[in-house]
Amino acid sequence: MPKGVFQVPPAKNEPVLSYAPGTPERAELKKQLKAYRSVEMDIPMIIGGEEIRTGKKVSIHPPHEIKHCLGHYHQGDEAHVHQAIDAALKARSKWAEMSWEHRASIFLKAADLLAGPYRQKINAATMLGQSKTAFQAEIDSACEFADFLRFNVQYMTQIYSDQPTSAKDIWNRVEYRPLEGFVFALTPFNFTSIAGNLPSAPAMMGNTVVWKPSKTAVYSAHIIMEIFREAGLPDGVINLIFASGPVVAREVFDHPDFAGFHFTGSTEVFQSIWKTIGENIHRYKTYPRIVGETGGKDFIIAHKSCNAQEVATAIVRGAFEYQGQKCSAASRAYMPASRWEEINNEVQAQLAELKMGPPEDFRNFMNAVIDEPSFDKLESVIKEAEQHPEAKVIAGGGCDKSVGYFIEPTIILTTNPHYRTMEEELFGPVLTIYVYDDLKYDETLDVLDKTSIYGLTGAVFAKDRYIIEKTARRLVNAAGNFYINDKPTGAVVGQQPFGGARGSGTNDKAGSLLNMMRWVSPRTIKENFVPPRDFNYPFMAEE
Ligand SMILES: NC(=O)c1ccc[n+]([C@@H]2O[C@H](COP(=O)([O-])OP(=O)(O)OC[C@H]3O[C@@H](n4cnc5c(N)ncnc54)[C@H](O)[C@@H]3O)[C@@H](O)[C@H]2O)c1
Ligand SMILES: N[C@@H](CCC=O)C(=O)O
Repeated sequence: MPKGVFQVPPAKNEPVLSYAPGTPERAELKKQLKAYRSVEMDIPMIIGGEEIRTGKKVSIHPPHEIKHCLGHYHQGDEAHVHQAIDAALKARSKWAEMSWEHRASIFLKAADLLAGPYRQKINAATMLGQSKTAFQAEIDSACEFADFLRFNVQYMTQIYSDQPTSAKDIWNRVEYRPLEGFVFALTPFNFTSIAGNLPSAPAMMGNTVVWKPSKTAVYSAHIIMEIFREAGLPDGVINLIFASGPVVAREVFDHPDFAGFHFTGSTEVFQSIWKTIGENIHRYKTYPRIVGETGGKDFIIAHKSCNAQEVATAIVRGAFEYQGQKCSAASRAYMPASRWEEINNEVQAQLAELKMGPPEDFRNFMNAVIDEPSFDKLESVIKEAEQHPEAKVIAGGGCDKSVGYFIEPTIILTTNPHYRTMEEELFGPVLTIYVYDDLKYDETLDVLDKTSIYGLTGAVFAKDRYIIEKTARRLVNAAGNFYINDKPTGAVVGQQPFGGARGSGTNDKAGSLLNMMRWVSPRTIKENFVPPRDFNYPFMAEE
């Protein structure tokens, strides 16, 4: 077979399209939204390349228009989980032996399909199924997903190129083998790019995967799988199943060939799964890799030297874009007393202009939250704050689920920096603000650092460079992604590798070389060109 030391095309970030009135992308997206609304999609599981229809149909509704039906998916059970594990194990050796450049080609092609002919399909599916605006869908499902695929190919080649040195007469080599078994990818509802990245990153490194998406993101998961298949991904490499989380978990974590877990979702689910894996550790043939990016209680702290308008804009975008359902969303903020009135006036002015409604109306900045349990939880937290002596709702507070799960962008002002909503992740458009005495900046940093179990994202707004330096140093473990004079959301693959520590996860940084390293098990090979033929060493010789 002809060989070469191939170089992959250098990865570049996919340009974000504007969708401004009159642009071709806007017209194309509107057409696709109409097309998806006019049919009911029938969505099968994909196991070993086969479409599996169980007849147990679960209907899919846009969170912003619950009466409309987008289609249904076929629910599986334990038997389908086994079938998916078997299919992954069957496909494993052929896929692991395929030359890396062919694996790379498949995923580079998937990125080009995504950025080209599938762009408006994946965006429209994300807008309708997960209630995202056109812009939020574009930066996630089209651009970030294509970036994950292209940059990961580059990281794969960097990993393979990392080779040891060799002494005289010796050649040392390291092979980066896929894990010995199958990988399980369990993905969240909120980012289509994450749903696509979690199964594809281990697959790119030669692993085969069982993938269970969130039940509230099946509509876009189906398109992701269509793209992988269109790109030429062989049968059985990624197996898409729809069954309840606990059912899938029971079967997967009991299996002796379970070799890796790629998770993004809540801290609670991750911690319970980690325990299960620990309890079952004696069952596995190899120590499983566990990678999990989880919750956050992300902060903005403004210093008295800040620019009020910049802080206000970061608050509105950072807390309320995608209804606050980003793990990175600003959900607690610390404002200096001397600047609070000015910042608050600017926030209120921006909120007065902000529109909420269905994503098909492009004037809307916000859409609906994902489902009824999320809506009910957020509503009860807001109601509690309205009654609580330490809290005051100073913006929004309205909740209405008659048409869709709409929650107004809500701000709670608290006198207690440890008030419930300063500590708990709510995952919705609710921001809590604590106003501190300007003279107590240092104490406020301490409180901020010790308030929540998380360590995902955070931002400081200040002009004073001594303050910026001190804040970055004092909050060194409070965030895995730290922003200076910018909102704490919107990390870009290849530019701001993303992930947090403490309760926020294993911090393996999605879309980075660190993450890709977790999906290989290196084998070191030493070859001796001149092997010794005598057991004696020179020091043993007679003087
Ligand atoms: N740190 C990050 O990079 C990052 C990114 C996106 C989302 N998140 C976090 O994800 C959460 C929101 O997403 P979500 O609501 O989809 O999370 P989730 O934890 O409810 O669900 C994640 C996945 O786990 C499955 N699941 C739920 N309960 C399970 C159980 N008991 N056993 C097995 N599987 C189970 C779900 O079906 C879904 O596929 C937030 O906490 C957010 O902060 C983190
Ligand atoms: N990477 C995204 C958040 C992903 C979590 O939901 C951001 O930086 O905003």
